[in-house]
Amino acid sequence: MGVPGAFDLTDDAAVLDVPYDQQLVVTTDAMVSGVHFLPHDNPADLAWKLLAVNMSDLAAKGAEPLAYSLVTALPKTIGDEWVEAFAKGLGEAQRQFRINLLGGDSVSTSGPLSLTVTALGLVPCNRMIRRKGARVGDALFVTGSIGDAALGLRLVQGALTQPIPEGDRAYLLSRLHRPLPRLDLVASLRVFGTAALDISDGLVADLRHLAVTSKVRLQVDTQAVPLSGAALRLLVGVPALRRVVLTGGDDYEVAFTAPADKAEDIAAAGINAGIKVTRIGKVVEGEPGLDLLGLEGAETDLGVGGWRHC
Ligand SMILES: Nc1ncnc2c1ncn2[C@@H]1O[C@H](COP(=O)(O)OP(=O)(O)OP(=O)(O)O)[C@@H](O)[C@H]1O
Ligand SMILES: Cc1ncc(C[n+]2csc(CCOP(=O)(O)O)c2C)c(N)n1
Ligand SMILES: [Mg+2]
Ligand SMILES: [Mg+2]
Ligand SMILES: [Mg+2]
Repeated sequence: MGVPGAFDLTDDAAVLDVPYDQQLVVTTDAMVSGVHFLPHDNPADLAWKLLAVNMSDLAAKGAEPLAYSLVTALPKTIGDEWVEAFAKGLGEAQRQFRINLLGGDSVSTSGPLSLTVTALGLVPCNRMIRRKGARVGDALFVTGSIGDAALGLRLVQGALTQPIPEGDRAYLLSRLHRPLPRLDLVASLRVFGTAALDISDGLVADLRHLAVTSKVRLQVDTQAVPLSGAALRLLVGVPALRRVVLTGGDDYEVAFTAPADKAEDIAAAGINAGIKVTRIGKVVEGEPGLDLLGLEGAETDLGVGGWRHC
């Protein structure tokens, strides 16, 4: 399960070789019971999501996964069965994302269960894609479909009362519990991307992060935002759920800018990687921020448009 320099997790620390022409990319994300997941969620799903959300940050930076460290803070009520299922899920996720464990720490806590991963990735020197770098004239793209996980969370919370086909339920729940980081697009992102980030806090909130960091204005056609069949079917019945889709978060898709004249190459790269890539806007002159086009009725007031950390 560990990388070679982790010495089967029997030493005080691990050592890592970094190829001379590459740089380490470092990212950390934590998940806390009651905040990022529900206490009775499946431990194998939690393990998957914990690694996936960190891989998503690496993917958005154009980095290939290298290794990760793990900190678990477990309440005393957690039994062996939970730990075994969690470890099994972690093994499955490691194989999927081709990443190995470097080490970490295990502590007990009198508070809620908390899981933290620090993931390391590699990029060729000076090629990490930043949130900064979008230029006027670039087009704005997003991978996959937006809003599925947020709808899945509403489903788990019992907030969706309309009848939903079983297949759509299963799909929305898998998007909530088993996000698929867009690692297969990293090579193309490094070629075409001028700025990028992954969408965790919500499309609107995260696009604003990119706009502000790049000091540009993003014109976003909200009607072009890609939706899954399951999301579309829900929105036909309850149009107000479009707000949830645009701001709910937990998407773990990548939003990126690239020169508009590369749109065809980007579409081809998406097809090659088996990842849908949709153009949803462009970078325009103006104050740093967003122009959200195509909002309907009450949606014109989306507030901060996403998840607040504290
Ligand atoms: N407690 C902290 N100490 C140091 N740096 C932090 C801390 N919290 C966040 N950061 C830094 O702030 C930046 C943004 O972090 P943030 O967690 O918002 O990004 P993210 O991982 O893309 O989003 P999300 O947490 O929603 O997945 C990163 O550079 C991160 O390292
Ligand atoms: C039980 C439960 N409640 C709410 C959510 C939604 N949620 C939690 S954190 C987050 C953004 C990223 O977090 P952070 O920025 O803290 O890393 C989102 C969208 C969930 N998944 N489970
Ligand atoms: Mg984070
Ligand atoms: Mg993150
Ligand atoms: Mg991120």
